Amino acid sequence: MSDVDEKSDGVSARNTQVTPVHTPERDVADVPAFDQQRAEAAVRELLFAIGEDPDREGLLDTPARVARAYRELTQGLHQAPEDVLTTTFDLGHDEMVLVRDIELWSMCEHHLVPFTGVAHVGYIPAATGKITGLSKLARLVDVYAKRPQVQERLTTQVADALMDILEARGVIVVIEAEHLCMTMRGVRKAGARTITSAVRGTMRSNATTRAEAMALIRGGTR
Ligand SMILES: Nc1nc2c(ncn2[C@@H]2O[C@H](COP(=O)(O)OP(=O)(O)OP(=O)(O)O)[C@@H](O)[C@H]2O)c(=O)[nH]1
Ligand SMILES: [Zn+2]
Repeated sequence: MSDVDEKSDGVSARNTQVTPVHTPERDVADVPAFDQQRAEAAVRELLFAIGEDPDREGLLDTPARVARAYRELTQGLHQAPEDVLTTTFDLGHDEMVLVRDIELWSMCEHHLVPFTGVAHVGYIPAATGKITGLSKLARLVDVYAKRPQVQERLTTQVADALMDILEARGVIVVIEAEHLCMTMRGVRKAGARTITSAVRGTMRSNATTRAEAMALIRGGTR
């Protein structure tokens, strides 16, 4: 498993095009504000394109509704990890902290349909014992999930943010998700789950620590 994140360092979206997993993050300040009017116009246009009549009664409010929904589903574009990893404590606790089964809803950037599953996020705090609130780990997942994404990038972004901001000694992030673009269309394979992992620092270099984390993720304590 130690090389899983290495293997996933490039995603081929088209034969001729490689989308790097580590797409440079834009500074939140450089991301344009959500344009409700533009989004509504685009949804109205899409309705025309599929042969619908956006002026029929049932669809009158749909462009505005869909635009609002997309605003919510992409709000992570306007958040930086520093915005959520705000509360840190120096508890002197320098052993592993792991939150398992964090519910995850994201949106595949290829088809703009959801992928959903769970994220398991663990870290070994800095020697100083700098830790964050448990809910902040779930919030961090959302920052990166609520935007057009691929699962591999989501996984590495969460891991890298924890390493950088908490100065963690080690991090493990495992995401298990079902992609609706594989379920409701295309290849139509319901139930196929994609598992990605990113391991950093001592979690990568120390096989025993990594094995302990994996046992906890698999539910070894229950
Ligand atoms: N690696 C990776 N691939 C993804 C993710 N989400 C969706 N995909 C894949 O992205 C690929 C896009 O392939 P294309 O051939 O360009 O698109 P398509 O014709 O709609 O492909 P099909 O889904 O096979 O019908 C598909 O194979 C999807 O399964 C993701 O998070 N990670
Ligand atoms: Zn997709």
